Amino acid sequence: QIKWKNHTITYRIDQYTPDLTQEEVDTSFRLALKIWSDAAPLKFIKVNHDKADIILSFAKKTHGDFFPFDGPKGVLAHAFAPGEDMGGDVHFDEDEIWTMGHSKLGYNLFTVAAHELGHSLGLSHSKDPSSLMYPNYNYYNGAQYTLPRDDALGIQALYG
Ligand SMILES: CC(C)C[C@H](C(=O)NO)C(=O)N[C@@H](CC(=O)O)C(=O)NCc1ccccc1
Ligand SMILES: [Ca+2]
Ligand SMILES: [Zn+2]
Ligand SMILES: [Zn+2]
Repeated sequence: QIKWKNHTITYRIDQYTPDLTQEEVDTSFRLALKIWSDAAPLKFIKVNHDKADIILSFAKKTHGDFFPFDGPKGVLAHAFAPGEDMGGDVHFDEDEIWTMGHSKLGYNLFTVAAHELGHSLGLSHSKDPSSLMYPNYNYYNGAQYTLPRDDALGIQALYG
């Protein structure tokens, strides 16, 4: 399917990263989800053990799907389009350094999660260099971030 039929979407965090506290990871993901639910009629519910639409986890190299990670740099994360089973799931490359703020050294977890969740909701990459769904990483400060126009139009086309 190209989008979630139900606008109330559940998510579960299966594996955390040692780079950040659980609280920091939960906050990064909550902020990243809020970016999207502020732009379209979507509701995200965190579940701990039950079945969830979107499962978020950190993994290294070969990790149970046909898209093994590549060590530090390069691919940072990937997400599956809406659907059953792995549909909507997001995997973050544990070989990256995941950060909360803006550090030259690592990658900001909020920023990457916001991009990946765009894929989990059904968006593909955008050609607009100012968009969140542009293929290349740019740091965005989660506390002051508003979704660029191109992405807002994209999510509204699917769920508006
Ligand atoms: C072909 C896919 C699997 C590449 C992968 C991606 O786009 N995942 O959604 C990825 O990790 N892309 C890198 C590209 C790069 O290293 O520049 C990236 O930074 N993705 C995360 C991202 C992209 C745009 C904005 C924020 C975060
Ligand atoms: Ca990598
Ligand atoms: Zn994967
Ligand atoms: Zn992407």
